[in-house]
Parts: sequence; structure tokens; C-alpha cells
Amino acid sequence: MIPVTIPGPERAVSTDAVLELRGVSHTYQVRRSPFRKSVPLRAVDDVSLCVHRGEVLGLVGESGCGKSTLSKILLGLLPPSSGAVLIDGAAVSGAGQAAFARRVQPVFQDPYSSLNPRKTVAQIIGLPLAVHGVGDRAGRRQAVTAMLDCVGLPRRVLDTYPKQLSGGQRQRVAIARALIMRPEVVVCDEPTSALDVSVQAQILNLLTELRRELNLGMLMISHNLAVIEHMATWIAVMYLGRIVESGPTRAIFERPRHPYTRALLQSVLTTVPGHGIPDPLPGTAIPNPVDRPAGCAFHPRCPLATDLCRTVPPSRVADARQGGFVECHLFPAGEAEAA
Ligand SMILES: Nc1ncnc2c1ncn2[C@@H]1O[C@H](COP(=O)(O)OP(=O)(O)OP(=O)(O)O)[C@@H](O)[C@H]1O
Repeated sequence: MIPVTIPGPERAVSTDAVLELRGVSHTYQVRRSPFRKSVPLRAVDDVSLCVHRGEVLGLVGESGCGKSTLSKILLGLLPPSSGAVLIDGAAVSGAGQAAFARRVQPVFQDPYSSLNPRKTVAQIIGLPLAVHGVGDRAGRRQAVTAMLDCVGLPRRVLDTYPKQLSGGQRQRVAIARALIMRPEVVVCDEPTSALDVSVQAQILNLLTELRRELNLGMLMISHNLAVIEHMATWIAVMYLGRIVESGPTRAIFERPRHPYTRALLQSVLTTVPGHGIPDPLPGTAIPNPVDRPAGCAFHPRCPLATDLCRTVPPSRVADARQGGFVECHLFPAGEAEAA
């Protein structure tokens, strides 16, 4: 593995980086009322990140910070307004989009609504093969049967319907459907939050085993920081569309640099497991992304904000001691290197 440094603030990537965003932004046009002109809402703002083969990138942040928009861009479901999506170093656009979609697959939060109730398990898992014209009927059934073994489901479920399965079994079906095209990256958006606590660990363990066996890259979005700590190799912390801190999981949990990351982690100490991220800074509202605060977007909620924070947007600085980067004026210059 030859380390290759790429321009920008993101981690020094190695040649096993499979999926990459470079300076990606996405702006929605929203109307505040039917009588007013639409205004831009920048849901994702200049995000650069890498998903590596065999590694899990954890994405955390409060509701509305832009995680779903980012995952749609990574899945090729939403074109970025600006910036580039690269797979194996090549920018994805136009005709490459279909091949890209095959290589990056989603596992959604809710296995109750993400599976078609009128299709059998065999039809659900085999659908991507049929859509892409892979193999004949018998070959597809064989591939589906092999995939059932992979995700720990008995073969007798092949001709059953989702309603006949438990929540954990349905999520295994959803994972099998995601993997049937042999993707290189799986985007898991809250993959266990709709499941009973008793089966959550089983699904996470299954994802870990599959990641190792298939050398999969994963993006794991979760409100549950314990899940992220357990699963992720690297973490990106998102606030109002920007990645404000990024680094190796252990370093982020042991030595968070950004005041927002610290608040997020502290709020978890007071939460009930499985109930998501509570307000990390009680009494302070998340600003409306249509009216982004001047300077650092976090300053209205930051207990340490200075005049500089209120007026000048912080630049990203590489964290020389633990890798990754931080976007905060308060990050000590002695620990940083300009990115
Ligand atoms: N289709 C859309 N049109 C207009 N605005 C949108 C659209 N989708 C999302 N937004 C806005 O973009 C911002 C980011 O939303 P997004 O759903 O990506 O965040 P999120 O972190 O995934 O939130 P959650 O955890 O609640 O799903 C929010 O302010 C949201 O209201």
C-alpha cells in the first residue's frame, strides 16, 4: 500500500481509496412560503472525504446537518451542485453513472419499508441481477441462494414474503440485496436503528464479517455514537453541511478537538442507548441553513466563541498529532499544520 497525499484537507489517502468526494457541495432551492421567491439552502458545503476498501467511515452529526444528502450523492442518486465524485480515482459522470451505481449500494434504515411486501425474498434479492441482465433465471436463483448463506439466512426463506420474517431477518435480506451485485462500497444509513436492541449487535457483527471477507468499504451513518465507535475506522463530524472535524476513531473519541465534537460526545454520556443524539447544547437552536451564521457557523452555539469566530470562517487545519483535520479558530496552532 503506497501512501499518496492528495491536495486538500482530507486524510492522506492510500491507493486503496475506492470512493472519494472532492470539494462536493449541494444546494437545494427552497421556498419559505408559496408567495416568496425560492432561496438557496446549502445542505452540503465543500465536503471532501474518502471511503477505503476494507474500512468503515463513520459520519455523525445532528438531524438536518446534511448526512442524507451526502449519502445520496455517494450513491449517485443526487448530482452534486459542484465538486467531484471519484471512484478508483476516476471522476464519475454521464455514462459512467450506471456502472458507478452498481459499485456503491445502500442499506437503508428501515427493513420494514425498504422491502417490497409483494415480492418473495428470492425476487427481492435477485432484482438487481434481473435489472442489470446478469445471468439467466436459474443462475440468478443460484446466486441468491449463495447470498442467503453469506448473510446467515436459511434457504427455506427463499420463497417467503417480508412480512413472514423478523426485523433482523428482513435487514439480512436488505444486506443480501445490497451485496448481490458485488459492490465495493456499501452506504449504511442507520442500519440498526429500526431494529430491536437484541438483534442490533447481530446485524453489526454481520456487517463487520462481510466487510472483512469481501474487503468492502463502508460509510456508516448513525445517530448512535456507540455504533460508530464500535464500527468505524475513521470519523467525519458534520455540522450545517460541513465536515468540521475528521480523524481516526480512537483519536476523535479520546481527544476531540472541535467544541461541537466535544459537545456531541458529552451528550452521549447522558443519553439512553439507541435513542439517538440528544441536543448536544441544550437551549441553543441549530441555525437555519438558509441563514447561515457569518464567520464560523457553529459560533452561536459555541461556549468558547470569540469575535474572530463571529466574523471570519475558520479554515481547515491538518491535525499533525493525530491525523485528520479540524475547522476551528480555537484549535491550537502549535498542534496544527496548515492543510
Ligand atoms: N429535497 C429537499 N429540498 C429542500 N431541502 C432539503 C431537501 N432535502 C433535505 N433538505 C434540507 O437540507 C438540509 C439537510 O438535510 P438532510 O436530510 O440531508 O440532513 P440529515 O442530516 O440527513 O437529517 P436527518 O438525520 O434528519 O435525516 C436540511 O435543512 C433539510 O431541510
